[in-house]
Formats: sequence, structure tokens, C-alpha cells
Amino acid sequence: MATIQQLIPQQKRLLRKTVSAGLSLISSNGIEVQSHKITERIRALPVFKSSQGVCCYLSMPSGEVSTASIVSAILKSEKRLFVPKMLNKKEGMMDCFEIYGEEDLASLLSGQWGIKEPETSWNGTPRTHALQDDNELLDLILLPAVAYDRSFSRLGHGKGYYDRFIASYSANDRHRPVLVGLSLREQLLGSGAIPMSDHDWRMDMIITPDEVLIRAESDVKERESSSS
Ligand SMILES: Nc1nc2c(c(=O)[nH]1)N(C=O)[C@@H](CNc1ccc(C(=O)N[C@@H](CCC(=O)O)C(=O)O)cc1)CN2
Ligand SMILES: Nc1ncnc2c1ncn2[C@@H]1O[C@H](COP(=O)(O)OP(=O)(O)OP(=O)(O)O)[C@@H](O)[C@H]1O
Repeated sequence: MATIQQLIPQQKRLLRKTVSAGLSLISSNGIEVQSHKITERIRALPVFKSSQGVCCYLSMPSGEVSTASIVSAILKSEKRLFVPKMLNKKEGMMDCFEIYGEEDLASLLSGQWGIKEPETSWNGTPRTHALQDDNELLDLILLPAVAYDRSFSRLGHGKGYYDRFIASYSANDRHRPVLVGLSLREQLLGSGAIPMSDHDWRMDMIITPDEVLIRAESDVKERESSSS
């Protein structure tokens, strides 16, 4: 008989299908309106304000929170911006490469799934990247997902890119960055809805247009409540 752990991939596949069907019904205007509220909430967070290095995904045309305005806000600030680039599609490996300004961002080309990704060099110089040497470049990661639940589990697209990236980054004695999931209303499910495997990382926070959820056991809890 199959064990519970063995049944998880199948349950995740089914959940992905169900949530994705709902997401495909949201208009692009609906996504914009929700994303605007989420951006304002992120900008008000103490963990965001104090961060120096932020990894933020470049959103796909549909089905996830748009990051266009938060990315612009990061580039206009003193913070450094890093964005994901898939390196080995077979093994689900990615790294996060630095973007050096609006002009750099505007010149990125869309790849698979309409996701914009940087080349590993810019103007002939290799870009700084998160897994490079022993540098601790990231304080904060803003993550995409297919869905989240109220126990802070995240369901991705099933390739394990983020789970592996966070594991690699947090090895080498680096501090684990604060993990903040960006969620449309339709992506937030009830507590325990998403089955967790051993390699899955729990979010520290989930931001929706209506709520900022902070995991009770997270270090972030104290930092967020003491300064608000
Ligand atoms: N905007 C954005 N960028 C991101 C992510 C994301 O979710 N959103 N990712 C978060 O991880 C990574 C890319 N994730 C990907 C996950 C799967 C496939 C892919 O090849 N999918 C197959 C179908 C998979 C299946 O259903 O079996 C395909 O399109 O053929 C591509 C990229 C890194 N960048
Ligand atoms: N740290 C890891 N080391 C080895 N394998 C991993 C690791 N993380 C994930 N995997 C493998 O990657 C596959 C996809 O995992 P999972 O279904 O949890 O992806 P996901 O979190 O939904 O997707 P994504 O992170 O791409 O958004 C699984 O087969 C899993 O065993």
C-alpha cells in the first residue's frame, strides 16, 4: 500500500489543476487591482523596509500576483534586486541574478511561460548572483505560487525550483532569507489544504490584498509587531 508521503505528488497535481482552473478566470484588470494592494502592503512591511537584498520573481502574464510595481520600487530604492533564472530545467535548478536598473530590466527577454529572465552577463560583465561564493546577498525572497494555505505551505508548479534554491542558499552557513509568499485571494486555501513534503519550506509571511499573515513561530513575528 502507498504511504502518505508517496501520495503527496498526486494530491499536489490535483490541487494545482483545481486552483489553476479558478485562476484562469481572473481578468488581467482583476489581477492588477489585487497586485496594487499587495504592493502597498509589502512596501509598508518593516522586513521590506529594512532589507538590502531582495529576490523577487518577474511575473507571468497571468495566474500570479504582478510584481511590476514592487520591482520598480526596489530599483528606485537603495536595495539590490535579484531575479530568478532557470539554469538546469531537467534538475529544477535556478539562481537569482542581480538587475542593475530600469534600463537593464526593460531589456530582458521573455523565455519559457512568458517569464522574463536575465542573461548571466550584463554589458559584458558577469552579473552578481545569490549562490555565488559565500556572499550573503539576500535578506528577503518574494515568492510566486500556484497556491498557499493558512498553515504557510506553498504549492508551486511542481519542479521544485524554489525549494532547491532556498536549500542551496541556506547551506554554506548563510542565514535563511525571510520568505514572503504573494497571494491573490483565489490562491489562499484553508489551513492544511496543501500537503507538505520533507523538502518544502514554510513561508514566514503571506501577503494578500486583504491580509498580512505572519507565521506564529517565525522570527519575523516579533520584528513586525514591535515596529508597527
Ligand atoms: N514568474 C515566475 N517565475 C518563476 C517561477 C514562477 O512560478 N513564476 N518559478 C517557480 O518555480 C520558476 C520557473 N518555474 C517553472 C516551472 C515549470 C516549468 C515547466 O517546464 N512546466 C512544464 C509543465 C510542467 C508540468 O505540468 O508537468 C511545461 O510548461 O512544459 C517551467 C518553469 C522560476 N521563475
Ligand atoms: N531540496 C530538494 N532536493 C531534492 N529534490 C527536491 C528538493 N525540493 C524539491 N525536490 C523535488 O522536486 C519535485 C517538485 O517538488 P514540489 O512538487 O514540492 O514542487 P513545487 O514546490 O510545487 O514547485 P516550484 O518550487 O517549482 O514552484 C519533487 O519531485 C521533489 O522531490
